[in-house]
Amino acid sequence: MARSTSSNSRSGGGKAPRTARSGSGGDAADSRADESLFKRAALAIPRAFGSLVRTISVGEYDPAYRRDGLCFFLIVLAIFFCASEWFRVSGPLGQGLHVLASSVFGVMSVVLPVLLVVIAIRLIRNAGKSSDNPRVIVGWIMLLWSVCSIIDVIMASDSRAFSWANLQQAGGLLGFVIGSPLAWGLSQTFAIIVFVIAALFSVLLLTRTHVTELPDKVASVMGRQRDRNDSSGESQFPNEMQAGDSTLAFADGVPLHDGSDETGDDSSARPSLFDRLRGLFSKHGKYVDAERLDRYAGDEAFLNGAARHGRSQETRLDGPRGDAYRDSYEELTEALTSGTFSASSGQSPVVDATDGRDGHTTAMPSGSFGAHATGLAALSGTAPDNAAATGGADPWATIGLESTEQPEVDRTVVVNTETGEIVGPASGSMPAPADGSSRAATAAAAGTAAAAALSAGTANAGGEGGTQTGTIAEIDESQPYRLPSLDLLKPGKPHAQRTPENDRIIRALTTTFQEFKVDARVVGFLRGPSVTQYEIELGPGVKVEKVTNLQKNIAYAVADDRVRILSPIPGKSAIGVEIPNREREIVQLGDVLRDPHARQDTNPMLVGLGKDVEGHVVTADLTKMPHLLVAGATGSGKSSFINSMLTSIIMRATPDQVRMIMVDPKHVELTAYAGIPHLLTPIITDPKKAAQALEWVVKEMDARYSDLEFFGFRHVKDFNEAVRAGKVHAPAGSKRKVAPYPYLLVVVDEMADLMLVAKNDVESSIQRITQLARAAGVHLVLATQRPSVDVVTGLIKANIPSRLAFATSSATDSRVILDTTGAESLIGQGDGLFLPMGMAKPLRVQGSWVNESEIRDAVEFVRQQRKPHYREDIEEMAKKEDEHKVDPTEDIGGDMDVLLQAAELVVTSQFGSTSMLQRKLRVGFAKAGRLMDLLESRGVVGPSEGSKAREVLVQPADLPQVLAFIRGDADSLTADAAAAAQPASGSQELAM
Ligand SMILES: Nc1ncnc2c1ncn2[C@@H]1O[C@H](COP(=O)(O)OP(=O)(O)OP(=O)(O)O)[C@@H](O)[C@H]1O
Repeated sequence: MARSTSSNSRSGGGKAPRTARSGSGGDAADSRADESLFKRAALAIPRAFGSLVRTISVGEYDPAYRRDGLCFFLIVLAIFFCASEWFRVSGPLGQGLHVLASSVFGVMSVVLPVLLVVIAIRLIRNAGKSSDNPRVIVGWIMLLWSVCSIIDVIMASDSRAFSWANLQQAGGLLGFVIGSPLAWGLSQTFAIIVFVIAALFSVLLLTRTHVTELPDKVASVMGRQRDRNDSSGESQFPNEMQAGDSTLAFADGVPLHDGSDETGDDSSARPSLFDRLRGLFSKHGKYVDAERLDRYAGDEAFLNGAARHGRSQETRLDGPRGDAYRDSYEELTEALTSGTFSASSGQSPVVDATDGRDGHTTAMPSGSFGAHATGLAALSGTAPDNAAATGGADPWATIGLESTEQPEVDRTVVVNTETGEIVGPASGSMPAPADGSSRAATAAAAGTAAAAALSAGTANAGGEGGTQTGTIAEIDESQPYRLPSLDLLKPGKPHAQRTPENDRIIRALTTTFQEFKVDARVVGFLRGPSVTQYEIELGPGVKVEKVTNLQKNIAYAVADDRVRILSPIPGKSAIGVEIPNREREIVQLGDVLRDPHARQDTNPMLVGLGKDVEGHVVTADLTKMPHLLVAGATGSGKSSFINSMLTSIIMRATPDQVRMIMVDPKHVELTAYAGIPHLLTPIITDPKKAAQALEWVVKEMDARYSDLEFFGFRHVKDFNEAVRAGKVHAPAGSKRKVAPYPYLLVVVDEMADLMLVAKNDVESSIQRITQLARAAGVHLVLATQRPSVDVVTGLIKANIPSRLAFATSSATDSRVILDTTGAESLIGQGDGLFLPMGMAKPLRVQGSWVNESEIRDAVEFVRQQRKPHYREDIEEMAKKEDEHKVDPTEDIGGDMDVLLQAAELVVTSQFGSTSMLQRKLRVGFAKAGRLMDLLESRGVVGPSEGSKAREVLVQPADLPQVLAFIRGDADSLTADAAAAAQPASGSQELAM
């Protein structure tokens, strides 16, 4: 059994070092026994002192502590010498130190405090093997020595005699050692030349400059000086792009760089004193113009974009295989055969087992299984923490998420609507609002900005779900932006570790194995929110296929056809049988986002995905996806996932951190998000405009790339971090201003509609975006209900590496999304298979759920703080495209009639053959080929497949619409799409 094996090996592993240490200790003792009495007596005191120091020292071998201690010591020494050399204190210690310092360094003793502080700072900032400390220290010593020697040559060598008083007034002993002898033996002048050369060499050493590099360095210093003097500033930066040429102008929140936004405050261009000081002390944090960052986005390797947190909530049924177990197993078998087994009889082998919080197996039932309880608890140990790194903290997250310690009590916050103040929890002076409005009140109250907005307006909390229905008079955007409180999201019901249903299934599985004479047994189970995974262990020499072949019999025995078998369970020598729970649990988004790991991770693009079969919280980092394809049949949970994703972002990211473009061809799925400040455009419902918006995204991405290239960064995250740290400034003389770029998330709720309207454009935009967008901070999430090859084309699949499949109607659809089967046996309603880039096998997750009133509360909270600032250039670009649009029938020319006939033939016969057109229309091969190409360009048939007939992409029922589309009278190819494109009655017009 995997766990017992690992725990055994753990204990084994635990012993090894101890043995090794005792061994070494023993060796030491032996070698001491060999020492002579005299040697032992001589070393007794140092050894005693050493062991005393070791017992009281913190971090005995920790080099960091040693380094810090040394730095501290050097700084204290610097203070001593500062007192003795600069202030000439009259105390005996001060006098003594002065005599010592001036005897060694002469007049140069005045620089001693500075030198000590410089060395201390250097040690703090640069540690480790590659710190270069030896080079720098040698350089300083050589420089000091040379200067002392020069002073000695000039001031003391004349007397030709040794005198302490003279030395103290000249270069000290350090200068005298070589200075005077060289002056006496050579001459003062030549001695000075030698020491000047030595000093220059030490400067080269300090600046890490090779002699051969000297000319270049001098030239570059002179060039910089010339640049500074050159006031014209023109043509210095040939790469620089001005406002209007699309660079930088695209990112919202980034002011135009034509100087129109110049406030005269160029503080961003120059580092503050504080920054410089911070740079001085931070490790590797030397202040540099533009380039150097402490961490780069690419520093951290990651395996995939998903992370699982928490411990598995496994219920173990028995101990490792062995005789004791055998007895119990046989007892169970006996009980089962004799019919005496009963789950409620107290003889159940199913243990009331796991303490869900720590993953320990706790109790065993009475009877023979009880004998294993203690040992088993010890063996099973603590479930391993499978959490994977999701990447480091994002420097963007200047706005703190809620503290982890924040108690999750009293969700009702009361606002004084007159003053706009938060009165406090329900116990305050204001009465608690009625139940239905409490969350809305929470939404309104969690930030002063929103509270102020509320008080100024006539916002009313009320109605179902407590949605704000009042008008907000003025939004004060100068107030700091506050993220919504996670308390807005409801907690879910407590998780049931084990139910009678689990017992029933274990009995059914055991009986099935017995009936088919397979030596296999259920050793434990993990009850997830929607599915339970039963862990099956095989007896020695039993083939895995013996169990997998029983899939249908198992389904029969448990009376559920949605059985999924995993062989093996990843990471375990066991087979997993996943069976849906009859009583499903809803995974609330609030619970996922409140998980301590999710709270600590400040990445604004983190999404609370749900929980896996083992009960781990699963989060996904959209920046690491870096693009995601979501597919599943209708009702499978796609829209719910998109809601959870968008709500996660609203709850965790400010509009400065994440901006979104939402495409909702169905008109109803994303309306709840209309008007949030994270939007770059109003929600797009027209598929054609969506295609144009994608083109805008391509331009935006190209513009970001130009900037990254210009400023020398590889990832927008690094660029942003550098901008925020004041390390990136526009070139001198330029009127540009740099500002961080927000992540850009494009969400398309139904891809099929876009592909119907402008397949080629959409495909080429997606291809371009997905190939480059990651470094530019642009991420796509594309959802579709129709995972067929004409929607999820090979091109799109090749460029979108991460997939999330909800239940599909067929194994073929599952293959289209995941390249493997499995999604067809999912149970719908948020049950999904998540395959992030880099993961070999999909992870089964129950998607998190957020209901409409929670979404509205969160949306209302952010809408009260900031207005959306839509990018007008997206609309302008769309308009321009419309103006330049060519006549859709232009390429048809005089062939309209024959093309309509060809379309009719192909659609009614559902046979896309060129030779059929040749025969039936009596046209030549070239013309028939041209007609087929025209049909392909209009999306009637698929691409050529060699000698095979082409796939027909529309149904005969849509023929009138197809003909109208070819004539240019209709906007879409199918009647469904046309109907969908009509705004739902009474719904808000959201198209751009
Ligand atoms: N994560 C979930 N937890 C619980 N129930 C869910 C979850 N996801 C979906 N459901 C249930 O399934 C229903 C359908 O989900 P959803 O609307 O997201 O499906 P869909 O795939 O978007 O369907 P369509 O393509 O028709 O819009 C929801 O109304 C809800 O009742």
